[in-house]
Amino acid sequence: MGDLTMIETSQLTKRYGQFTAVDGISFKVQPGEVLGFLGPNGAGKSTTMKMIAGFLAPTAGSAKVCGFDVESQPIQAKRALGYLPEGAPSYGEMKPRAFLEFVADVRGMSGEQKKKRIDDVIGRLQLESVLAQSIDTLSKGFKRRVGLAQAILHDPPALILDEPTDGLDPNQKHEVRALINAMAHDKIIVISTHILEEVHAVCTRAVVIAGGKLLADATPAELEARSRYHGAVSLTAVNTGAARQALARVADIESIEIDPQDHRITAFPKKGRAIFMPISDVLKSQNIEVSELQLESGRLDEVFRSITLPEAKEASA
Ligand SMILES: Nc1ncnc2c1ncn2[C@@H]1O[C@H](COP(=O)(O)OP(=O)(O)OP(=O)(O)O)[C@@H](O)[C@H]1O
Repeated sequence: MGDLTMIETSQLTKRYGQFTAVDGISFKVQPGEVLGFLGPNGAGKSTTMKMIAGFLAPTAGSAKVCGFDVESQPIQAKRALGYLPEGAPSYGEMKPRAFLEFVADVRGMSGEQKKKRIDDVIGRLQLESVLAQSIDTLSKGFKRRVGLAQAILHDPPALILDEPTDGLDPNQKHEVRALINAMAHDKIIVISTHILEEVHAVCTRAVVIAGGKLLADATPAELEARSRYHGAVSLTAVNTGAARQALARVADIESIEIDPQDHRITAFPKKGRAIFMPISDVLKSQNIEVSELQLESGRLDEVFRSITLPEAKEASA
């Protein structure tokens, strides 16, 4: 039967004719975890999410939500799950409250409980100001919020959110991320995103997929540690030439790069060496004035590229 508290996929596969959109993906997500689904356009993120949500039948493999197989126990699996599909909610001619009432009816809610839940999600997603408008006429951000409201309406233990912050402005992105973080402690959450900063902001773990295959499953910190920038030191000096000369005294520096645009210097350590303190000491002793000095944890965008573009692989090796 599987674990009652997890989302679990096992060799989940979707083929369209000869084309394999999702190729044997297996992972587990537990309560308290926010799993970020990362991948370039067409990687198979939405297809995987639709299969977990029971909207698309797998060609092979299986998915379970809280112990319920999405194909053989679809009603129980759907009850345990909230799903935010890509794009805008259907039923665009409805106003938000009527839409949420409809979703509540489908979910089998009634009476006081139904009213309470609808009022709760309207408050949480701050939909009060748009209740008089039909969904079609709402801004992209408000459409997304209506979609999120329907996903969390029945307070499910598991949530699948397909690009939850897509189309939102920076303030709305911040609000939705705060909402996800607030729900994260007792729910199982899977989100897909192209936005790497989102991984930092909300995800405890990230799965990278490309070409339908799972290429990495790690914490954001573990992914960053794969970056060639992990442990590098970046600085901006008033006199770049003088700083460069001073850095030549640090034996554990392997190489130095200077950004042609902003003259920011990045020093890379020899394998296994720590260079922040030696650099800081030498800058001080040589009286080099710096406006910024930073130990790099690693750059997710570079790791993402090296994982998803085969020709960039050597950069992460
Ligand atoms: N019904 C279909 N028939 C044929 N191919 C499909 C079908 N649906 C999706 N695909 C293909 O499957 C692949 C995976 O699509 P999917 O939408 O899952 O990617 P994604 O990672 O969500 O991309 P995006 O970030 O652009 O949303 C794409 O190449 C897509 O064109």
